[in-house]
Amino acid sequence: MTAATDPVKLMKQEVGKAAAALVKSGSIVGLGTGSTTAYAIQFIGERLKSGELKDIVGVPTSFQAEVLAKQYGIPLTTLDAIDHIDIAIDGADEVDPHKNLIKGGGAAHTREKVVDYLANQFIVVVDAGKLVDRLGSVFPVPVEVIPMAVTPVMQAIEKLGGKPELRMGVKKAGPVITDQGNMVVDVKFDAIDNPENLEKTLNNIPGVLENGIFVNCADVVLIGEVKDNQPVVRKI
Ligand SMILES: O=C(CO)[C@H](O)[C@H](O)COP(=O)(O)O
Repeated sequence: MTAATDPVKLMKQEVGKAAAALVKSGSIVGLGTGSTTAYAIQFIGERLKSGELKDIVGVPTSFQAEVLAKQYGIPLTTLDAIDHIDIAIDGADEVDPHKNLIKGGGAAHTREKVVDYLANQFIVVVDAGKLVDRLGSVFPVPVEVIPMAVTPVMQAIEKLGGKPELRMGVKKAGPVITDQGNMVVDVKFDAIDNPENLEKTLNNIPGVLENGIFVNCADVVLIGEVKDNQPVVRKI
């Protein structure tokens, strides 16, 4: 990856670097998905290459994370071969003041949820544009659905008051297919008053594999901001 010049990319780069600096030698590291985490993976790789960091293994949350980890020389493992994850670094599409999240903009939220919840420390990396007062204000809730159940799941979601939309591919005809071979329904709700309840309610619909609401999971949120034309990182 080349050095970023536009402000949002600069914020993502800075926050990715700050997260990568938290990884200690000997750690098992959950590697998230998305453009912000991509910078963290790059900087972890650079720290490994320089010898500053030693003996780490990564657990990728997606095909994208796996490819990037290989590109930057990070050895990989699977959940079958380990009994814990020390630290996970992952992005988010929305972050509320309680550090609850909406994830799944990259259709990877199912694997991300497995890895991020398993981690002893889960670090979220976002630019300031991801902060909201209430989840669902801007971003719809991504719901991964097995293909044969898409229609009944969308009908059930409408009964809950949500507006479901099947996510379509870009530069690919037809729907987005997840790394697990499923589809994603993006659901806009007028207001999400109780994210914990909505997370459970959505997952209770037969045919739903997982949704992108993450409650009580994030330990630290690193926020990239621009102050006096300089990218800075704030922590909550
Ligand atoms: O949840 C995700 C992928 O499923 C991403 O972490 C989320 O969409 C944020 O991505 P980006 O850092 O590119 O804004």
